[in-house]
Amino acid sequence: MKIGIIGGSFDPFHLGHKRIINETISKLNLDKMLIMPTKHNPWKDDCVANDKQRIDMIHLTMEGNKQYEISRIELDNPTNEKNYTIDTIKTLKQLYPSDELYFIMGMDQASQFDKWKCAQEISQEVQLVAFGRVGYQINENINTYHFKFIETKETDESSTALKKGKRNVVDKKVLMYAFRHGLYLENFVRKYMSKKRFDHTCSVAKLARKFANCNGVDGTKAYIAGMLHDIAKEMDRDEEMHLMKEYYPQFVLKPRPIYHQWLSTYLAKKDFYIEDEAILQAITNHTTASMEMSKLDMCVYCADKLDPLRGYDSSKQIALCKEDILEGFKGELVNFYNFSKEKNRDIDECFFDVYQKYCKGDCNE
Ligand SMILES: Nc1ncnc2c1ncn2[C@@H]1O[C@H](COP(=O)(O)OP(=O)(O)O)[C@@H](O)[C@H]1O
Repeated sequence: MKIGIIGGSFDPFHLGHKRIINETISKLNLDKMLIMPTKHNPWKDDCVANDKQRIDMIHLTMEGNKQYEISRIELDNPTNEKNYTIDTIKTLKQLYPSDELYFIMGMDQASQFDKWKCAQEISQEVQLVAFGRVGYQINENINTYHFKFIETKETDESSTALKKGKRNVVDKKVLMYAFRHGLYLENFVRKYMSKKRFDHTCSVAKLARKFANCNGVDGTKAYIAGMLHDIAKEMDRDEEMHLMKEYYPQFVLKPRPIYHQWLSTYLAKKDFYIEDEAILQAITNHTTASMEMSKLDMCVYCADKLDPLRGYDSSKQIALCKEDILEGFKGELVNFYNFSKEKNRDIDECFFDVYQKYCKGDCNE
């Protein structure tokens, strides 16, 4: 059998990977392609997605292709030492003693291949295959290590491009999966707001996750709601009014500064494919709160109010929220009430019902 192997961090697996895999299979007439997520790439920072998530994203992209298999050789390597390709190749040679092995990589790696551990030995054990990659020149390694160079239309999909907020480098199913698992959100949310608000957003998301984890609530959901809670806050005013009239006409008469709790929910669904009702509700309830606050809603509400980047000492309230989010939430309602009275600020009427229910009424759920 002719077997291809492609290793990578696949964080995430993108359309460039899919293209070079499909081209190799057809041009070299391969029977099978092993896609091998690496455990730890000595040249790269840590992965954002975990092993299962990276594999799920490979399957989502490669759906319909029957010739690929995931190889867990590197992931399951029990040592905590760095993985070197030569060791993996030796394992593969034992697993496939009488097959032809083709080891595939992009020119970014092939042009540095002389620095790999046991480069010469690798090139004798397997047939190396290289693909051109935008921004990387072909060099003498191609001849020295007997690479098969596959002529192709070079495209510049990369994991880095995705992390810079470019959406179309991955399959849409991967993007949906990633956002719904809270992956790479920072890279995209950044584009919706100023630097100051972005820093606040990240800080809220992490604090909300902490509150959630301490209170037996899903931390990933809290993180996602935190990351998306303010995405509509800097929306153009005309667009904001247009969307309010179209989707939330019942709230158009509410004060303008609270529109974003509904419009961020709208964008979370439209731009980030969030469908989880609990997450959407936490975004909707983050500014004014509501009569039906879940614990998740409370985590996001309190994290937003207590974000240390707001510049006052909120450490006591933060400690209370970690211990008991309901008590922390009640405390925040009281603080908001006292603060607004003190500053003679208008309080939206809906607040009083919430205040009454949670702070004056008998509310111990
Ligand atoms: N657009 C592309 N063109 C050619 N080769 C690519 C492309 N994207 C990735 N590769 C190759 O796929 C392998 C795995 O890449 P990986 O490290 O997971 O992704 P990336 O390099 O995009 O961060 C590497 O050998 C890399 O050179």
